[in-house]
Amino acid sequence: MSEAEEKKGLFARLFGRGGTPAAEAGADRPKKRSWWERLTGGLSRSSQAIVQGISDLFSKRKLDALTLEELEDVLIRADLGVAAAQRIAGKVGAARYEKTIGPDEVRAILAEEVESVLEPVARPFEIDETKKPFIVLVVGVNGSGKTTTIAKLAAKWTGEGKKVMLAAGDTFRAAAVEQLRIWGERLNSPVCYAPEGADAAGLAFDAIKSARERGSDILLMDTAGRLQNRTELMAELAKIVRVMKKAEPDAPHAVLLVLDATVGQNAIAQVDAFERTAGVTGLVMTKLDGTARGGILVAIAEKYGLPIHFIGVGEGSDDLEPFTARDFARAIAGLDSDAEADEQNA
Ligand SMILES: Nc1nc2c(ncn2[C@@H]2O[C@H](COP(=O)(O)OP(=O)(O)OP(=O)(O)O)[C@@H](O)[C@H]2O)c(=O)[nH]1
Repeated sequence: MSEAEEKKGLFARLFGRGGTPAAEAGADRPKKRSWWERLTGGLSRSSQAIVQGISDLFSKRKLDALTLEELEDVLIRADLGVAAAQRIAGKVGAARYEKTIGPDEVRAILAEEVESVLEPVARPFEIDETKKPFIVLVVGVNGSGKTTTIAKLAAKWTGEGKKVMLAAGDTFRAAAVEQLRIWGERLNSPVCYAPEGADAAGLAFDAIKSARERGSDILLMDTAGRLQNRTELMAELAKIVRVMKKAEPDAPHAVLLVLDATVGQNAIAQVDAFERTAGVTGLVMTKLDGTARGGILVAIAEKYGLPIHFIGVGEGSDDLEPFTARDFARAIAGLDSDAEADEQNA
């Protein structure tokens, strides 16, 4: 596939057939699914693994130590982390030891516990309007979904009437710069870029100046993907942050770490390294639709307490949504949404 075709495909996935948010809203498109439908659809691989595991364990047997151990295994396999898995199994045990307990009751306990871990970290992304431009640095390993997330956020914020500027800080990859330039064109947002191989820190400095001169509300800065164990690349990221501060002392105002949910426990090492180097202020978890290990969000929330702002459950422009603990907890436990549950109880 040529690069042009590849790009066309990416736009079609992100913005619908016509390649723009407006085209996506066109009359010939099928009816849009609600966020709950997209969330449960996206999380279906994770929830099916958990729901099936729980159904297999709790259909007939009396609750004993072995069943609880097996429950822990199901939850650990879904990447919830050992601590959360043990606590949830403990709660199930406390509720019904040596009695029978149905899968629905176990799933309700699971949802409650997951919600209580996620609630403190599910925080909306706040743009401080006194900072103009509000500078957002986007970091992460290769292919985690940084550029796609930037495009989705830029589409969302320009749609809200904000003036967004993009900075193509992935100066290693000409295709990444091109990708962002095209998105800028489609969204009518200026894009700051430099020739391939240029110093990314220098570009960051220029982008801040330029965004200020243009009166942009938000500057969204892409960076090259870097593996967290590549010391020289992490040093380059630290330099980008240092140089940004020369242009604007309290920049970056937000540092979003984009994590690919499909990597499971490796995401923990990524949070560690990027936190140390760039002072991550919040997380975006992408590709929850491509994994049965969506529980990793729980493990990360428990270990770091960092805000989770958005989750991605698909490649479409509206497949990135603010993160809400209750919806996520109910979806991953295979329960109905609150609205559906209310309807059934009415
Ligand atoms: N299924 C799915 N795919 C996603 C999601 N977010 C991003 N992707 C896909 O992941 C791939 C990589 O995304 P990019 O945005 O190019 O990733 P990147 O982090 O900018 O990559 P580098 O510049 O190489 O570091 C693309 O094919 C995206 O369409 C998501 O939430 N779900």
